[in-house]
Amino acid sequence: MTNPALIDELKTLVEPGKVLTDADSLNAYGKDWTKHFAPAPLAIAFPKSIEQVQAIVRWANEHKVALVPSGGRTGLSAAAVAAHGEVVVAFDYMNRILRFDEIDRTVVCEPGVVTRQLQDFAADKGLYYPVDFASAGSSQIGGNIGTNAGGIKVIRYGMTRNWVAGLKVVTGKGDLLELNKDLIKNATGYDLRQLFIGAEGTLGFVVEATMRLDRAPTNLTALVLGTPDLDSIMPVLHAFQDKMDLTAFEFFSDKALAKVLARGDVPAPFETECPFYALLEFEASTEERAEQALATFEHCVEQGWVLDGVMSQSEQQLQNLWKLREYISETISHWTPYKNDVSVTIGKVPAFLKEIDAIVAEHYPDFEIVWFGHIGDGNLHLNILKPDAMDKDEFFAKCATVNKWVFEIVQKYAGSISAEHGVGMTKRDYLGYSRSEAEIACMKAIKAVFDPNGIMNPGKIFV
Ligand SMILES: O=C(O)CC[C@@H](O)C(=O)O
Ligand SMILES: [Zn+2]
Repeated sequence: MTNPALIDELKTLVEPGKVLTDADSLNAYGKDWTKHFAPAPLAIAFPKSIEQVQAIVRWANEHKVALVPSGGRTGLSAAAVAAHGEVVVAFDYMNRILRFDEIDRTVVCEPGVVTRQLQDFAADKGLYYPVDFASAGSSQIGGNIGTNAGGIKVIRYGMTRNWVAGLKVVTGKGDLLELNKDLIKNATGYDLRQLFIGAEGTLGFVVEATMRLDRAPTNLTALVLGTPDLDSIMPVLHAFQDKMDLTAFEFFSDKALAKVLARGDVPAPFETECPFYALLEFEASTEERAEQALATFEHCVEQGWVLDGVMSQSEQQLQNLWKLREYISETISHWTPYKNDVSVTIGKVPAFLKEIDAIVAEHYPDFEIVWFGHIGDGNLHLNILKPDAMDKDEFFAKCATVNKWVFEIVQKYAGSISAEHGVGMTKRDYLGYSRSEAEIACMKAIKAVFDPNGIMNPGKIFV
């Protein structure tokens, strides 16, 4: 069948006007926040129901057309990029919150519900959806599930996986599966729900998700600390975790802070200049807890682990302190950075980071490395800024070598080449640094069960 005939048939499967093929839409829906791949989808389909998703999948199997799921397109691993004539299936019109159950504290969402929409819905009910990150205003629940999104509160609440009570999925064969039925306890063999979480759309589409909510935290308070060196962050983390229930423990380097402060719209936390900073958050729900935080802070200063610090005294100050961390990614995007998202067990973080710093500094002394991330989870974001004088091609050629060094060091430390951004296309050639051959063979076998014709997001995670 010719492409125009295929598209004509696709149009009959969804509502009128819900297949787009104009250049602007192909360009917008064919990519995510990674800018390395040129978008080249065949068409964009917008289903409005589970039945329409099933019809699209059956049509794709019949004609051997590849499908790419698309949510908020805020991903950083090219998992939602359509660069090879695929049909993008976008969930913008399946964006309703369908049900709320007060006793179970669950919300049934269509996949196109935006993360912030769920957070706000939870807040309206006096509850809390705790998975949070800078792109929460655009990312969608289906995409969060597909990538098992992490973010800034993982230390207390875990990843998206922890909040998925049940899923409805359409497999790559077009079958509708209802997984786990929102149960807390369910000892009936393989938990297929978990396979679809983090599968990056390679097994099928999430078409409905029951998300759990939590009680709302009270009087969230942030503390930004400056440390004399990286090693000091570890005993600080240990001291606070011993005494308090932290909701976040993030870090950033002086270079990251300098870039954010240069914007001019966020106040500096304090005057003392430090090589590294940590941002902690906790519930100061009682006087006693606030005092405990202060006492722990003073202990860290006495030990020489902390040089200076500031604690938020108002909601406004809390937001401002968070901006120091949350604005980093967007701010440094101006320098077309090389990006990496890796993890090791927490105790290994200082040695791991120093090893990467050393090898990059030795070979490319003009590269500016900006470190930040979720250090309390062992998850580091490594960004290297393109020197202004260096041509883009030369920079990215050099960064390809950096990539190899980073992944070799990750392997040496038994870490992960992707902590939270996923594998997609950007990391699929390096998967072997984190997963064994036998593991990858099992993953491929699982894909073949759910997607025997290989139509679901091919070329993502592995080839
Ligand atoms: O841009 C990055 O490298 C990280 C983005 C995001 O995961 C964050 O934690 O801010
Ligand atoms: Zn992150």
